[in-house]
Amino acid sequence: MMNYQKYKRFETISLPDRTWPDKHIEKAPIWCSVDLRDGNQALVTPMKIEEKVEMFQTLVDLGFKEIEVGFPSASQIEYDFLRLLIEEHLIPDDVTVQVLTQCREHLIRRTFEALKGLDKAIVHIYNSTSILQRDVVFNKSKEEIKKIATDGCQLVKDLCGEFDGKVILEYSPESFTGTEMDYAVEVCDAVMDVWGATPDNKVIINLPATVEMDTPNVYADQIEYVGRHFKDRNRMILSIHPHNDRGTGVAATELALLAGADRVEGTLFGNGERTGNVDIVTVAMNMFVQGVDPKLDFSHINDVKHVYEKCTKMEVGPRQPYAGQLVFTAFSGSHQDAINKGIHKYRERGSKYWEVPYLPIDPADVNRQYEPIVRINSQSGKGGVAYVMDTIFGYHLPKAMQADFASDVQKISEAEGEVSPERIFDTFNKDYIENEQPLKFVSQKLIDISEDSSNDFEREAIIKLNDHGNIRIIEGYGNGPIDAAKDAFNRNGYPYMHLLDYSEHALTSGSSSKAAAYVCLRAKGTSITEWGVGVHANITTATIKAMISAMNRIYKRLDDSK
Ligand SMILES: CC(=O)SCCNC(=O)CCNC(=O)[C@H](O)C(C)(C)COP(=O)(O)OP(=O)(O)OC[C@H]1O[C@@H](n2cnc3c(N)ncnc32)[C@H](O)[C@@H]1OP(=O)(O)O
Ligand SMILES: CC(C)C(=O)C(=O)O
Repeated sequence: MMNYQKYKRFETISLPDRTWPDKHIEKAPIWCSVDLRDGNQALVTPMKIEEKVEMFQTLVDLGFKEIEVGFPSASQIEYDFLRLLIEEHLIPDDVTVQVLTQCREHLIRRTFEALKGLDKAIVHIYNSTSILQRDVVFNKSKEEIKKIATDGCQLVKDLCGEFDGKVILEYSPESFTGTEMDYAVEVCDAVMDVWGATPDNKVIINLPATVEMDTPNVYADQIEYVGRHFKDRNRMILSIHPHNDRGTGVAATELALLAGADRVEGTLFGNGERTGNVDIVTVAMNMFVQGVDPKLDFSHINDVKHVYEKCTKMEVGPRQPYAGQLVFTAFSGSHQDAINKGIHKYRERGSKYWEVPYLPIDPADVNRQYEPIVRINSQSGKGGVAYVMDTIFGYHLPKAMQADFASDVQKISEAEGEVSPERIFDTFNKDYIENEQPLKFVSQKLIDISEDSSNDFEREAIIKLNDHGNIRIIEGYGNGPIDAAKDAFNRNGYPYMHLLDYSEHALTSGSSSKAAAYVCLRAKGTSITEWGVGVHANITTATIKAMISAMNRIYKRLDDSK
């Protein structure tokens, strides 16, 4: 039994008239990437300058307009990186960089030194306000903690006089979720008063779930509650900064947006301290799949993943929403069947809206259309195998044949695990197209005899084949090519057959001038049925080859049953 009594819940506020549950996310928030600060500070090996530059440029390309580039007073590399961005003019006009500092005089002064030459910046100051940190870290009263914040704010204000650019103040009551809400409001209001915040000179008030402490609805209640209690909600931008300790950072962010947050700080793929910051890719893409413009461009998600993995040395997990290697892959049979049908219907109907079972997003929207959506293992069924044959190789297997072929593939997957598309195609070739024993097609001639009054048929088929090593030429008559070919086999001692099914189509993938024919034969007097496939530029040849393929399979069945 685990000792759960060791833990207790943080006291929650009462907000029975909460409004957020009835709302929807209707527009993108202001996004602020903290990859280069919160993300970076949590890495085993923090990024080198070149990596920071690459990450910065990627964030700009994705559309971030606010980017926390670091903690310039913390180390030389952080300082130098900001200087490089400024001196090399790497910051686009429509992007504002943000820098973090504790509310300590020498750190704030050093931060301003690093900012020289910038025309605008967000200066982000923080101090922890939580009950726990006031007690164990600072050992200070509420008034003293508030004073750290207001002194920090006053110093930033004073230093603005020596700075040529525009400063936007951001203040975070760090560990907000562990703070009494009324006290958090009091401290933030005090900071805004010192700054002289007005609707035209707003302060960014950032309310971090520094440690995620409760269910997402509790964070939403906290955000709605403080949003109602600030002295003047119009003189601030309400920002959130969720972490993911309970694994619900994305949900908490979404609910906090419903509760009135204007701005979200987070990172790509949720990098950050411990379990990470909120994953902005997921939050943004969740908006996208509900028809809301996220104002960030993840249309080349694999490229973003590549830069992320290279710069952070972290890996994006295979199940990571939208970006994971396996998220556009279905192994199980019923999923594959439904995806296969759904994609066909979507294309056939030319639907405006993407509605495909098990695929909440069209993989093409994140440039992942070339990956196999359907992968085959022993849990897969005929739908998946048919999908692979169709979408990758262009063979539209008749429905009645799909189970037949899928059972061959399943034998392989049961013995060997996942079966690659190439292996499936090889098996198909071996089983149906290249099975040329004991009969092998050599050539055929189809003669139009419709004008010949001495018989009742319209076509004569002359088929040359290699039969157990001997060349034979056989003839048959019928009213069409298939009839005539069938007759040639039946009247020359081959397993007298019923043709149960037939279909053909042009092969569009790879060999554009060829056709594929599929036949299902039953050997007369038995219950043995077999499918055969023939491929050739001439459709009659393809059909005769398909008959021979099916007969070879019948011979094999007869041999096996002896
Ligand atoms: C939740 C977050 O992610 S917040 C961001 C955290 N990020 C980082 O800390 C990364 C960069 N930090 C650093 O490199 C270092 O901490 C520095 C350079 C900023 C400061 O270094 P140091 O002064 O040597 O150490 P340290 O950070 O441990 O300082 C602790 C002191 O600062 C005080 N302090 C901590 N945070 C704050 C704050 N936000 N405002 C004011 N004082 C603070 C502590 O109470 C403590 O005071 P004490 O010495 O009187 O006990
Ligand atoms: C500085 C603050 C915003 C922070 O990183 C946190 O609380 O997680």
